[in-house]
Amino acid sequence: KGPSLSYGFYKDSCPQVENIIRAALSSIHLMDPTSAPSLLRLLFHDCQVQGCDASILLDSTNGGTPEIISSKNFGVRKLEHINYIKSMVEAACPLKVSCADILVLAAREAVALSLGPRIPVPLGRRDSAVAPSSKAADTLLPPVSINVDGMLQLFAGKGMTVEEAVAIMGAHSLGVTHCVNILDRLARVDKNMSPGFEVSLRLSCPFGSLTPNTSFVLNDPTTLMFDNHYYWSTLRGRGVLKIDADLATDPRTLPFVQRFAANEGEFFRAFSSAFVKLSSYGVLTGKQGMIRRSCNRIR
Ligand code: HEM
Ligand SMILES: [Ca+2]
Repeated sequence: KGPSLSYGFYKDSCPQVENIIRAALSSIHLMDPTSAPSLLRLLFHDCQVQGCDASILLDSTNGGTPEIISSKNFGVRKLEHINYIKSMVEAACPLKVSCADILVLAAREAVALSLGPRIPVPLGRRDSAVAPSSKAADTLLPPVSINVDGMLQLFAGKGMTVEEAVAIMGAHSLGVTHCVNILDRLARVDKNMSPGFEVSLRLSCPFGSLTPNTSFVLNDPTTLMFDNHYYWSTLRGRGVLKIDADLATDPRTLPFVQRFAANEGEFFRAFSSAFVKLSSYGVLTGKQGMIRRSCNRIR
């Protein structure tokens, strides 16, 4: 096992790295605010497979079927932003900063630019020198049908408390869900779903729709702002995914949903510590792995 992550890891080797990434992300965010949700989801999906090692960025030039091809990665976008930021970082500090750290810093800026908390994150991750297969992603990424038990287990495996698990799901305060991921829910009657919300979901995602992969619904009413609306929505029977809705019916998670809905500061605090745990999961450090020159290639 390598050394642990540290704050100020690039203090000597690339002191300007956080500023470079912040500046790059602010201009990307101005042109395309939907890049924020996608970068946050990209980080989660990277960390879920082989740890936070930028494995998700590896493309087909590395042989085999790349992780990103997995159907569980449906909707994951904006990988090109990481390659672009990497090229700026390489120009300033060649071969010093890992793609895995860039991914974490980009997700952190994405949350901050969406008016969420700006989370200090420990650095020093290394990039994987092996490409996982899309099969690994198929098994390791959570299914849309996951229940509260499964969700709590998943995040307990990363050292999170129940409070932190409920807080990290608040990432669904940002972004969209494509109809393909909720057609199953609409096929049954859910007595906990608000009738008005059900009507709006059915209008956006009609049964027998020919475009379930391109039509989508907003994850919460303020989809470009990182805020506690997600928890209000969930409490009012307006959770989009089954897991979002279930947080308000399970007695273990409901108290935290109520607390975060009532107090955004509490949500931001718990989300910040959960984010550090999420992004420190299964990392390579020290002499493990490598620093990739291009994020999409091992060589
Ligand atoms: C049990 C855990 C989770 C499940 C089952 C889940 C599932 C999903 C699904 C199905 C979508 C919609 C994708 C689409 O249709 O395009 C989605 C979107 C999203 N997820 Fe999750 N998710 C989980 C946890 C997380 C976590 C921990 C994060 C980040 C920390 C996250 C961040 C996001 C974001 C930001 C979006 C919006 C993406 C966009 O607009 O491009 N999710 N999630
Ligand atoms: Ca990974």
